[in-house]
This record gives sequence, C-alpha cells and structure tokens, in this order.
Amino acid sequence: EESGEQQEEDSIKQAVNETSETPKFIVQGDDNSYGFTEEETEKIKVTGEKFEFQTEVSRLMKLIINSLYKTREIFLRELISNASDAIDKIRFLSLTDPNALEGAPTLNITIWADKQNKILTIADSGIGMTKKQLIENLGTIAKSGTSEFLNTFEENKADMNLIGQFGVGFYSVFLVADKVIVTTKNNNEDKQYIWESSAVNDFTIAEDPRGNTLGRGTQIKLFLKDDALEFLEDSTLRGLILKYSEFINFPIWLWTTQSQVVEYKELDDDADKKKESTDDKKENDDLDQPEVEDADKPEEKKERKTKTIEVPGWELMNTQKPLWTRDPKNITDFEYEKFYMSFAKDSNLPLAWTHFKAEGEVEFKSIVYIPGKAPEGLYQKVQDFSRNVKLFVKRVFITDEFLDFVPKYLAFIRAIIDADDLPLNVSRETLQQHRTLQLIKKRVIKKALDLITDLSKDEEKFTTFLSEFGTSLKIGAIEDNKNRKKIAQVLRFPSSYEGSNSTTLDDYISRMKKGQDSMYFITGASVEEVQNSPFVEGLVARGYEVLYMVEPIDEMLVQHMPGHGGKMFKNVAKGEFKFGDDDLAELEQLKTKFTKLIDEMQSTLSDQVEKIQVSARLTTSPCAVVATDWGWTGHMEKIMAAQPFKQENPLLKEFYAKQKKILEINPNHPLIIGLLDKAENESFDANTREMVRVLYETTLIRSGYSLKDNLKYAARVEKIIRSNLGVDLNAEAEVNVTPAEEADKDENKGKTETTDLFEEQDEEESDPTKPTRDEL
Ligand SMILES: Nc1ncnc2c1ncn2[C@@H]1O[C@H](COP(=O)(O)OP(=O)(O)OP(=O)(O)O)[C@@H](O)[C@H]1O
Repeated sequence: EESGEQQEEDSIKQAVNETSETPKFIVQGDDNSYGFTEEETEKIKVTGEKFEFQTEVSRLMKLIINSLYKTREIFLRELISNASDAIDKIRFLSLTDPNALEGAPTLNITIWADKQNKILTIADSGIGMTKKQLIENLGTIAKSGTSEFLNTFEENKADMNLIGQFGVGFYSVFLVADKVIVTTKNNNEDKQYIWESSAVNDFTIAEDPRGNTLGRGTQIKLFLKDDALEFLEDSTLRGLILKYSEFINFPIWLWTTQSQVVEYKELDDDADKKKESTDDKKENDDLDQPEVEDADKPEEKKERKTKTIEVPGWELMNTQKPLWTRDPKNITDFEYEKFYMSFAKDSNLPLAWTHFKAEGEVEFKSIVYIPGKAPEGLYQKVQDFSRNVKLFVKRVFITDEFLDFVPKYLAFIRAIIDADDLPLNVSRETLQQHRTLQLIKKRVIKKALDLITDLSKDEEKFTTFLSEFGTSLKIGAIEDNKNRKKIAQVLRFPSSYEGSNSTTLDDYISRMKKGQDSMYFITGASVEEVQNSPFVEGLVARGYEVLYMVEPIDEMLVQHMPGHGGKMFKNVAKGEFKFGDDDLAELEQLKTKFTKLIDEMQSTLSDQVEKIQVSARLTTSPCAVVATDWGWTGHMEKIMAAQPFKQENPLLKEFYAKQKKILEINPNHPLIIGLLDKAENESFDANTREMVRVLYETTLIRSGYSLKDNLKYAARVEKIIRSNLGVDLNAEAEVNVTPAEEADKDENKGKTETTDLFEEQDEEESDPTKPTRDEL
C-alpha cells in the first residue's frame, strides 16, 4: 500500500515537473509590462479592425461597469479558471500531437503587476485563440439563458458571484479595469493577435506588430481603474491567488519582491561603501542585530554579516497536488467543501460526498458530490451533454462533455474521475464507448446511490435532499430497473400513520396489519385532499395505513414499480377491495340484502357505470366512484387532461376516458338504506332515479373526477332545491330588465368633463340660500 502511495507521489511529481519550470526572469518595463512602443501602438491603431459587441455583451458590460459589487476580486478567479481551462485543452491535444506544445513547452500561469503603469497581467501557455475565436469568444455570449440572466440582473441586482456560471466570466475584468488588452497565439494560426476594448460598444482586433512573442497562449493586460489599485499589491494578489487557485492543476507563478536574508563577508575598508549602496532602512535593521554578537566574538566581526535585501522573482503559489489523489484521512470537510465550490462553480456548499478508490476490474479515483441545491433547469435539457462529470486520465483533464455519463435522474451529481487505464490516444467519442469507461460509469452510479442511501440516515440532510432532488429519485425508481430496489428503499411518502409526513416503504410494511397483503395508497393533488377522500376513511377507521402519493410523478411511479419488499401496491381508489375473511362473508350477505337496490341503480346509471357493489371501504360517505383495475382514477384523469396527450394518441385517451366506472355504496349509510327501502317497496320512481343520478354525480366529484356535463348536473340540483322549497318545477323567473338604449350619436359629442362641472355649478348657484358667485 505504502509503496503504491510512493509511486503515486512520484508520478505526480513527474507530472508537475514536466510543467513547473520557473518562468523566465522579467524586467519591469520590457515586453512583459506595457509592451508596445509608440510606433507599434500607432500600427495597431491603423491596422486594427473594429467589431461591435453582441447586444447581450454590451448590456452585461454596462451592468458590470456600473456595479458597486463588493467582491470584485472574483475577476481573478475567472481569469485563472479560464487560463487553466486553456492549458487543459492544449495538454489534451498534446496527448495525440507531440508537436502541440512546441511553441511554449512550459505549461503554467503567470501573474505580474506593473505598479508604474497600473497594469495587472495574467498570462497562460494554454491553447490560445485564433482570430475567429477571439471575435466569437470575447464578443458574443453563446450560452442559452443569458438574456434571462441579464433581465434578473438588471431588475434586482442579482449576485455578481454567479457570473462564472453563465459562461461570461471573462467580462468580469471590467469590474476592475477600464481598458483590457488580450494578446493571444494559437497553433492553428501563424499570427499573434491583439484584442483591445475599453468596455464601450466595440472592440478592436489587430495583428500583433511585435510578431509572435508568446509562442502560444494568452496574455491579458488589465489597465486598472484608479479605485482598483489594491490589485497591484503583492499581498493582495498573493492572498487572492491562494484563495482561488488552490485546486488549479497547473503551476501559478506570481512575480513578487521577496525579502531575503543574505550573509556576506565584510572587509573593514569595504564596509562604508556597502552601507551607501543599500537601502537605508533595511540596512539599519540588519546591521543592528549582528552588532551585539560582534561584541562577543570580535574576531568574527570582519568575517560574517547578514542583511535583508528585496529580491524580485517568481514565487510559486500552489502545490497542484489534486485533492482526489490525496489520502481521504488527511482531508478535512472544509477542504472537500472548498474543492467542490471551486470545481463545480457553485456558491452553495455541497450536501454530501464520497471519496473512493476503485480497484479490481477497473482502477480509478473519484469524488462524487451531491450539491446542496438543485441547479436551475435540472429537468430541462439545455445542452446535449452535461458537464457534471470531469474525467481525468492520470491527472490530465480529458473531458467533461459526456453524453449521459450518469443516467438522467442522477444528472445532479458532480463527480471527478481520475482513471489510470484509459487510452489517451483516442478521440473523445471513441473514449466514451470504451469498455473501461462503461465499467467506471457503473461504479460511479453505484457509489452515488450508496451515498444517497447513507444520506437517508441523516434525517435533516435527507429532508433537504428530498426537497431538492426527490423527484429525481422517483424518476430513478421508474427508469432504472437495475437499481429500482435500492432506490425504493430510500423513497418517502406522507401517510395516514399518526399524521406522518414521511415514511419509508419498509417502515410501512413493518406496520401492515394481519392479513393485509398489499401496501394501500391513494393518489391526489395534496395531502389535505386525499386524507379526506371517501376511499381513505374506511381504511383509516379500521386501523390500516394509507400512503398519500401526492406528487404528479407518483402515478407513473406505481405503474413502473408495482411493489416493494414482496408487497404489491394497491390503489384504494381502484378495483375490488376486500379485507379479512370475516369481512368477506359479511359482504356476501350484504350483497344479497342490497340486490334489489343495486338492480334499480344499475338500470338508472347503465350508461355510465359498469358495476355497482356494496363497499367494504366506506364508513362515513354514502358512496364512492372507483376506477377499474386498468382504468384511470380521478387524479390520473386530471393529469392526462393537462397533457398534450390528445394529439399524440387520441385513441388511447378516448379508450381510457370511456372506461366505465364502479360505484360502491355504503351499506351502513342512511341515504343508501333509504334508497333500499324505496327499491324494496317498489317505489323507485322517476324522482328517485333523478336523485340517484345526482348522488352519482356528486360522488364523482368527491372521488376526484370531473363531470362530463356540468350544466345537466346543475339543472338536476336546482330541481331538487325547487321541490324541497315547494316551488313549481316549471315556474320561470320574471325577466324585468330595461334594454340598454342605442347611443344617440350626437348626444355625447363635444361634451367634456369641464362642461359637466359647470352644469353642476350652475345648479348650485340657483339655490337662493347659497351665496352667488358674485357675492363670494
Ligand atoms: N485564457 C484563455 N485562453 C484561451 N481561451 C480563452 C481564455 N479566456 C477565455 N477564453 C475563451 O473565451 C471564452 C469565454 O470566456 P468566459 O470566461 O467569458 O466564459 P467561459 O470560460 O466559456 O465560461 P465560464 O466562465 O463558465 O468558464 C471561453 O470559453 C474560451 O473559449
């Protein structure tokens, strides 16, 4: 194990050494600083082509320029992240093209501040951009949803921190700079180009008059605003780079001035000369200390002295040992959280994670995260691929453009995968089909589900999880045959059990009553609706528990997942319903007792009802409408009515809608007993039949169905009210309305509000008790 770790360590070191060569020494004011002679500046002016920014970009720039955003330092995070992406890209190309790195063999990011000219420069030896890419990448925003983002931004000053997530990170440079020059060189073009903008409506692109100075890569110069000069300070930059670049896999070098204590031998007669040539303050500080020692050791006085000098040079800011390659034992939660926020570009903390090393059939290291919040549009397909999984091979970033690496229902997880056994010399497409990758997928899915199962043991966290990703989990139970059982174990539903707002299916099963062979459930729009449903009352009264499936997806879930733990689901609003054997015998007796009534009712409702039967499920309601085992419940009917289903499959819809229903009657309800009386006494007259129809339609409503003909129902109810009040059934309301007159076309002409007012005043004036206008 240990030697494995050592090997690992060595191979990382090797990987880093390949790329961590110190950048060349720079001198303030040379090419690396302002960079252009007057002549060159003139040439750029003459040859530069002007381009308009896309409208969205201009809108965004305005927002950024006028923003009083407090943490404008994020611009550095965005630039470092772009630089790192650009190096990832060229490194990936170099795997198949050995010449790709030739132009600039050292892969790194360099940052330096030119205090004199107030310029901050960030450079990388990444892939660089061609002229066409410059125009596209730094002039337009391709990402969908940008307009919506800008709208919310303009309206309520949304969090500027989100800028990176919208693929517009580059433009954040205008938070701190009023002019930006981007110099870039890509292998596919001989020329090096200069992009320049002062954040107005346009930008210019010109060929670099200095020629190819970069070799390859991109250099971004920010001409800092006067209120942003803090970003030239070593200490500020050092702090920010440490904060934002901790997980960048390439060396980041900062040009700093470091204090160094140096020892030197002093010869008596040289001492004074030296003193003059160095900085006063430093010299005094340094020379004070040794003097004490000098008294003790007079003979060394002339020999050794130390002093502090300021040495400019490149300082390496990061260690680049990727977090996933480290031993989980030595990684704190805080580090995992920071890493997540950095690689997932999420400003929310992750909810949970698992860090593992897969061995055996396939070997890889991985960290799988569950985010704290569901990303926007989780269920809408905005891109063909999702960027939720980042694949590395031996720490080289390969791709995050996977076509469904994980099944859609797990699309919310974020993962880093670093494999050792994938071939690097194949295209990304071929790679996606590779057997090893298929094995990796399987492992990652299993780990993600294990993580969810573990999380389900933490009540608080799991509640958050379900409110964010509960629907995803149910989609999983519907779509993923192989993992359905595992997913079903963590599903939760509200139920009638002591007002429980969530129970697992296993817990439900453990509470099932003697002789109960299935898990009772009802679907509906809300817990309030279903718990008062006639279908639930009898069961709850008998002490049975009913699961409340109140999410739209639940109907589909029970269709695809017919049961769990050896028990089937049973929709209490559907099909036959029987309890124990005692109940059965009693039902048989009741059936005989109610035959007459059932026959009468059946003949009344023959066009709508397939069957009428004595109910075992009702207690307080007189009756209920039950769907056949293969028919739709009222809730399902409503869901289907809301679907654009009609166009897709009109025949199927009609088939279901025409399914006749079952009417169950409650043998203990006084209304039913009253009707039985009528049936037995041969007094089931037209009036009674009408009542039966109203009773049936009212029951339809109570059972969650909608009526086929609301007007007919209303007319029937009115008839009953009339006969109860003793009002003539045919008496009509006296219609006594004055028809509106045709407007006289001339009447209103020229009449304005002022003339109306005058008329009123004139009337008032004619009152003799009131003073006249003149008197006033
Ligand atoms: N240093 C760079 N080297 C090469 N290309 C770059 C560099 N910086 C930016 N780009 C190009 O410009 C594009 C736009 O950059 P921007 O930061 O605005 O968005 P993004 O990087 O695509 O999205 P995000 O900010 O979410 O990472 C990038 O996609 C990339 O193609």
